[in-house]
This record gives sequence, structure tokens and C-alpha cells, in this order.
Amino acid sequence: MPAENTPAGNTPAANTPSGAHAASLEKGGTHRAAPQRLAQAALRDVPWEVGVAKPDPVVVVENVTRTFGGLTAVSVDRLEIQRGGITGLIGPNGAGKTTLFNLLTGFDQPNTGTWSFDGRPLGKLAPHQVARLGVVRTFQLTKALSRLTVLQNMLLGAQGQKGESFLRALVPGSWRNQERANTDKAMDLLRRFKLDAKKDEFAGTLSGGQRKLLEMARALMSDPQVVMLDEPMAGVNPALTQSLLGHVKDLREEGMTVIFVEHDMDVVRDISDWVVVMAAGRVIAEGPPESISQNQAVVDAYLGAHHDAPLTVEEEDRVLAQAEAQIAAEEHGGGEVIGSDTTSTGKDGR
Ligand SMILES: Nc1ncnc2c1ncn2[C@@H]1O[C@H](COP(=O)(O)OP(=O)(O)OP(=O)(O)O)[C@@H](O)[C@H]1O
Repeated sequence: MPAENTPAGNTPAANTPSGAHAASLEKGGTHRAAPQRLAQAALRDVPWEVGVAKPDPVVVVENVTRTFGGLTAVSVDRLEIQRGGITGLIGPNGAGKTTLFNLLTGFDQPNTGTWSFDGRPLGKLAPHQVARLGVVRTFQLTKALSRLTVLQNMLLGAQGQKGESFLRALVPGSWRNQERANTDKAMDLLRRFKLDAKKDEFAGTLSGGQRKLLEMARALMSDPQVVMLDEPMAGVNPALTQSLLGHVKDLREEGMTVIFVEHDMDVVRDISDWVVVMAAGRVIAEGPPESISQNQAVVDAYLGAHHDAPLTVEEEDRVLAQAEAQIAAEEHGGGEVIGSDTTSTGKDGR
């Protein structure tokens, strides 16, 4: 753990506010701190250390492990998520990011450990109970039901419907009012995500990016406080990526806490207030975006995962000899040479 990494002298450059955000700063001639700046400011003096305490944690994870057979997919000793900020969760393939999301939202059960939302333990709850408390998630592969319309998909995301209650269902008109309110809310969100014109189309006809938007819109039907997005930008075209990024920033502006998994480091740098890095199930680093590329453990984890360390001199010689042997074999028309002969030529040629 990089104990020497401290924020002293490394405070992030203040973001330049833009658009509506800038307008809110200037309203009435006074400078009001927007929520985005509050989360960033609150994290400014937090040391860049794994498991570090946050000034106002909304989610706290303690000693959570999850194994599959002999494989430890998640082993997180302590992780706190700052309220009202955007936390990026990164790490090489198989690091345990999705498994951690599954655990925190009740889609999987751990071997050990506890975690809480606003001080309430969430450990034993089912996904719909976690959602009702205010923690929702989206999935890497969208779960939009392709044989339902866009609007029907939205209505599935509504929580706490009075129609769910048997007693309320006996009160005439009560359920209808709820249904109308849900539809109004769904249409508001669809307008916001520019999907309202598609409300009666089957979700299966939407593009990948539109499905991601639908999934985010549906997650908001339950008025969550914490939104967990699993690779929200994956497979989305560049135009929609900008739109999606804007929507994620909007969630923060509205005071929600966002945790998102992402592989694109430009996206991570652009929108994160804090970045958590996982590798082989563990949190190996955390800090503001600019701290991450300076962290040796992170560099090692990524290089190790991508196998892109430079070749040694011996390896270079061998690869070259193999290539020359292949070319020679093709020139002589002797296809049979490629293979074992090539290998032996490579070895002998050195
Ligand atoms: N249901 C399962 N059964 C067996 N192994 C699993 C299961 N789910 C995940 N794993 C394993 O746990 C490890 C962590 O997987 P996980 O999907 O959480 O990683 P990730 O960081 O989300 O990866 P990616 O970025 O590729 O989505 C991997 O080795 C994976 O193969």
C-alpha cells in the first residue's frame, strides 16, 4: 500500500463549471458550491490509502469475501464510498468488480463480511429490498426486456407501488392513481433521456446505446440514493457516450451517489471524484483520478494483466528467427517446413 501517497500538495485542479452548473454558481450574485464540488472538496484532504475513511460515507464494506471453488473473486477488507460523489471502480478483467456489485446489491451472497448503506446492514437482503432502500444498479449486459415496450420496461422499475399491497388494492381507485403517477414519472424520465418517442416500441428494437439509456432511466424510477452502473459506456457509440456521461454527471448534481465500473480511463478521469482500483479480488489503490496513474501497484496490475511488457533480447531473437524461417519456407514453397521445423530453425539459428 502506498503509504507515501498523500494528497498534500496534490489537490486536484478545480474543475471549470459549465452550463447550468455555472449558472447555479452565479445565481443571485453569490457563489454557491454545487454538489459536485462539495464531494470533490470533501475528498480533497483524504489520504490516498486503501480502506481510508471518508468524511461522509454512504456505503461501508467490511471484510467481504466471495470465493468460487478455489478462486477468491472478492476479498475487500474495507471500502468506504463518499456520499454525493462519483466513484470509479476500475481493474483488469476478472478483478472482481462485477462480483462486488452483485454482492452489494443482493444479487449474490458473500462467504464472509458485512456492508451497510447509511448505517443499515444490507447483507441478507434480496435485490428488490436493496433497491427499495435506495441502492440500485445496472448491468454490463442490459437487462431490458426486449419483448416489452420501452414504457413497460420503465414501469417494471417502479418501486413501492401501492398496487403491490393487498389491502391498498381493495381501495377503489388507489391502484389506478398509483399507476398514473408511475406512468407520468416514466414519461418524464423518458423525455429526459430522449427516449419518449420510442415509448411504444419494443426494447429489443433499440440500439445498444439506447438500451443503456433505458437501463439508467429505469434505475431512476425508484428514486435511488446510490446508483451503481456496470460499464455504462461499453458498446455505446461516441455521440451517445457524451450523452450518457452528461446523464451520470446530472445524477451527481441531483445529490445521488454514483459508483461505476469502467475500462475507459478517459471516461474515468473525466467524471470521477474518486477512483478505486481492484486486482485479483482486492482493492489495491484508491484516490482521486490523478493519483492512480502514479501508483506503481496499479501500473503493475495493468501491465501484468495485459502482458505488454517489452520482449527480452532473447525473446526478440527467437521471434525474429521464427519469422525468417517462415519466410524462407514460403519462398521455397515447402509448406511442411512451417511448424516443428520452424521452431527448430529458430532455436538453431541463435
Ligand atoms: N458465478 C461464477 N462462477 C465462477 N466464477 C466466477 C463467477 N462469477 C465470477 N467468477 C470469477 O470471479 C472472478 C471475478 O470476476 P468478475 O466478473 O467479478 O470480474 P470483473 O472485474 O467484473 O471482470 P470484467 O472487467 O472482465 O467484467 C473471475 O475470475 C471470474 O471468472
